[in-house]
Amino acid sequence: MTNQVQRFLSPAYSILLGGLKHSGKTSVGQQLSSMLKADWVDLDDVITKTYLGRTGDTIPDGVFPPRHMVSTLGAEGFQALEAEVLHGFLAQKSEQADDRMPDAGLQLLSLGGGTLSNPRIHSTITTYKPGILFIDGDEEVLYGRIRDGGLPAFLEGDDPRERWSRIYARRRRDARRLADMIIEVKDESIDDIVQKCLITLEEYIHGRK
Ligand SMILES: Nc1ncnc2c1ncn2[C@@H]1O[C@H](COP(=O)(O)OP(=O)(O)OP(=O)(O)O)[C@@H](O)[C@H]1O
Ligand SMILES: O=C(O)C1=C[C@@H](O)[C@@H](O)[C@H](O)C1
Ligand SMILES: [Mg+2]
Repeated sequence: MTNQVQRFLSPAYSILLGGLKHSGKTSVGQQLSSMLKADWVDLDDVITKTYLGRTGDTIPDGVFPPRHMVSTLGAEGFQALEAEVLHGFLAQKSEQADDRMPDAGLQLLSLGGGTLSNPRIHSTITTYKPGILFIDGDEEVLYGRIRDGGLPAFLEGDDPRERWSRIYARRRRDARRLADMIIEVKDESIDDIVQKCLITLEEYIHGRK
């Protein structure tokens, strides 16, 4: 734990909020940041801005921007852009950071559903050592939300439920390996998850586990 706290207090001082698709990374991050008075951004939004600025493309009405980018760039192209944007973001935060106090300048970044399984982010994590909090959602609950919201490209085809089962197991394993903090969630509300995050972060910062 001491090592983790030291890492947490390094100048970059960023917390990455990970989780599988529809685990609540965006909703939780937004709420958590206002309670912590922390800066907050959503990685999917930063990727979208970068993509639009570079390509001059537009996102069709009603389409989730990452879904559009995966369709134009391909899954590999999206992952490359995701890793590049995450690296640029943490590099910039690291440059901006001087000797911050532990309770000042906290930066919260909600990741995409596939970010922690993107192998291209590994060197960035090793370089900037952000704290990684993983919202470990339930397979069935997440699938229900994803199905109701419209299946993403990676679940299209025969037997999406079975595909999800395999992707869920792989992504969950990858994320748990990288995570410094893990919050296990079944069907709790966003408010309840935010409360769990607050307690876990506090323990992490103060090394009180
Ligand atoms: N704990 C929850 N209880 C009920 N609904 C939830 C919960 N968490 C997320 N949702 C719903 O799931 C959908 C996705 O939420 P959100 O965008 O916060 O998740 P995400 O993890 O950022 O998703 P993505 O991986 O697509 O970026 C929204 O419709 C949201 O209301
Ligand atoms: O689960 C996923 O693979 C993804 C989730 C979104 O947040 C986006 O980052 C993108 O659509 C990939
Ligand atoms: Mg999101």
